[in-house]
Amino acid sequence: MPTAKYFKQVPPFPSGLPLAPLQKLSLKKLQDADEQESASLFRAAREWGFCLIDLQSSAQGESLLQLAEKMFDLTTKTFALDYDELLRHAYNPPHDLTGYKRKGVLKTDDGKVDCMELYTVNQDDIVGNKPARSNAEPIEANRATIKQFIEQSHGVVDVVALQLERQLGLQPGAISSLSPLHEASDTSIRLLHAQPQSAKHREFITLGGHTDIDTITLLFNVVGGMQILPMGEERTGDKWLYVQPAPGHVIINFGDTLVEWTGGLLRTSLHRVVAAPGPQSSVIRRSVAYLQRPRASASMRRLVGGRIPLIQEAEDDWGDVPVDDWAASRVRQIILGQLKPETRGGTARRVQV
Ligand SMILES: O=C(O)CCC(=O)C(=O)O
Ligand SMILES: [Fe+2]
Repeated sequence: MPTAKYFKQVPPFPSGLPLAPLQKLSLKKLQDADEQESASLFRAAREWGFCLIDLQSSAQGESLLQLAEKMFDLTTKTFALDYDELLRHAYNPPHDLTGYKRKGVLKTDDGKVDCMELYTVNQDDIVGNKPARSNAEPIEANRATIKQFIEQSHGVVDVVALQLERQLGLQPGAISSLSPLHEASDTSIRLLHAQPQSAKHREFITLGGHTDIDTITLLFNVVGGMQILPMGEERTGDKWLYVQPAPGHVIINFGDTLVEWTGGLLRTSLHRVVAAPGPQSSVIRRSVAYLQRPRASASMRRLVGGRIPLIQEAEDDWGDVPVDDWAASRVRQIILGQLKPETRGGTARRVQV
């Protein structure tokens, strides 16, 4: 999340809401390979598939925080463009999610449609792995900043991955080497934007329940509204728990790909965005995400080694299916309603809250 400066510009997150009891870990301690912090990260990845990481008191973290603020400013500028101009950069699902997604095109669990605008920028485009695309003007004008944001985000994901590798008993780099910065992948930056909610829209789901398809997501938000569904609960019920944004922290979210690679040791959790709570619903809600995907040539095959369970004969394995084919078929199945994303992998909470 950006620093306190951005939090002071919006009404406070209200008290008394049901909160997800997510761990707050320290980037500095993870960089120092602190034994306890590393074990806590692994527990969070297994029990919730989510945690918060304090980026302060680490030079790398502070640098990412400053860049995240610039990305919030970029979000403001991008969604201030004329609607027609945004539509000129419309995305083209399921194969190409780059560009602008208008609100109202995704079904939500309450039988309505989403009200979140997205603008997706491709890592390959910005770092030069592929020929440059033509993006909306504010994106083009800020290529250098976006590149720095990507580099710092990639670095922080590597710190997290190294501790996961250690806890899983894998060689250092077993996970991170599958997502190198300078090889083609579907890694992206997503800018998200939701209008203030009028009183009659307060019950609306802004972005429906989903799991992230990627390996690891870094998510920055200031205004609340994101919720996680605890394991075993019904998505249509009222058991969703809010994630309270914290200044100086980033939300980490483990995605479907890591669950496949680890044979279900790690967890991917259903999450969604609803109208911002209480007085926060009167302001625009912005978020910024870095969604890391493996290099295009990687496969969905389960990793071998350490604590990762061996594939049993009766079990399905993705074998050599390339990550992008797997992801595209998953997106297609979700759009057609043949597949409902669900919380998968990991373990039940040890402590009831
Ligand atoms: O805006 C948010 O807080 C969550 C966004 C999200 O889950 C996503 O972009 O995948
Ligand atoms: Fe998500």
